[in-house]
Amino acid sequence: MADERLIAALDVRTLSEAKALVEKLGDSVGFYKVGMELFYAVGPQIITYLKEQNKKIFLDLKLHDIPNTVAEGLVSLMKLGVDIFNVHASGGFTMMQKAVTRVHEEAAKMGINPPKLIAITILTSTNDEDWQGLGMAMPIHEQVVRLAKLTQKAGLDGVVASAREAQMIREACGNDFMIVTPGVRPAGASADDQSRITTPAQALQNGASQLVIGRPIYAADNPKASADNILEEIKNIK
Ligand SMILES: O=C(O)c1cc(=O)[nH]c(=O)n1[C@@H]1O[C@H](COP(=O)(O)O)[C@@H](O)[C@H]1O
Repeated sequence: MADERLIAALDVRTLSEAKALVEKLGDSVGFYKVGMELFYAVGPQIITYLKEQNKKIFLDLKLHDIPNTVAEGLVSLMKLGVDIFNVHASGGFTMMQKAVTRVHEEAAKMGINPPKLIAITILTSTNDEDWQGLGMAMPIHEQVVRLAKLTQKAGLDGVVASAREAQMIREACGNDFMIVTPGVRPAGASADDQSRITTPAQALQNGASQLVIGRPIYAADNPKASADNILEEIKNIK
């Protein structure tokens, strides 16, 4: 079975490109992230396709709105049968609590296990300059830990954060909390627009539960070889 700690981002715009990538990656990747670029372009058919291929799915639409709109939006998405979906923690405690309550209520009605609901803390692309430009005085890592604690208090399953903050989140939120980390780059790979990056091995050693990796895999000359190298790097890390 594929190592489900690796979530490959399907950041392409057409169904045919997505299918070609999933075929190329074959048994190496069992968990995919579908984000705005692909879902806005092709809609639920990508979810149907991935389910037919027995792949797990993180639907990354980063909901951020008033509590009722987020909660009902998530309920609409539940019909797709994804494994993980997400909201922005900066939507606040009331929004997150309402979201998780509605998701659990609806799952009970549907007779299913609720999908994991996680919250974005501070985007991994945010650097100190962007952060200060928003008028934020506290260091990024302190705000990430604060949002992680708030997310846990609201009853969600975990957070999305940079692996640079994973150790502090683990200490604050314990072992039974998902820490999903994008902004992961194998040594020597281009950072692209990411700011707070680590290698795959460092991310897991810092306490990440799952790694989201896009361009280092899908933009590689040989995506499968790239995924296999990442899997080799992490295989002995518990
Ligand atoms: O929610 C996310 O998945 C996410 C949160 C975040 O803070 N940073 C971040 O990069 N992501 C997503 O993770 C993926 C990272 O892609 P690469 O930078 O190409 O590896 C993209 O699809 C982003 O939308």
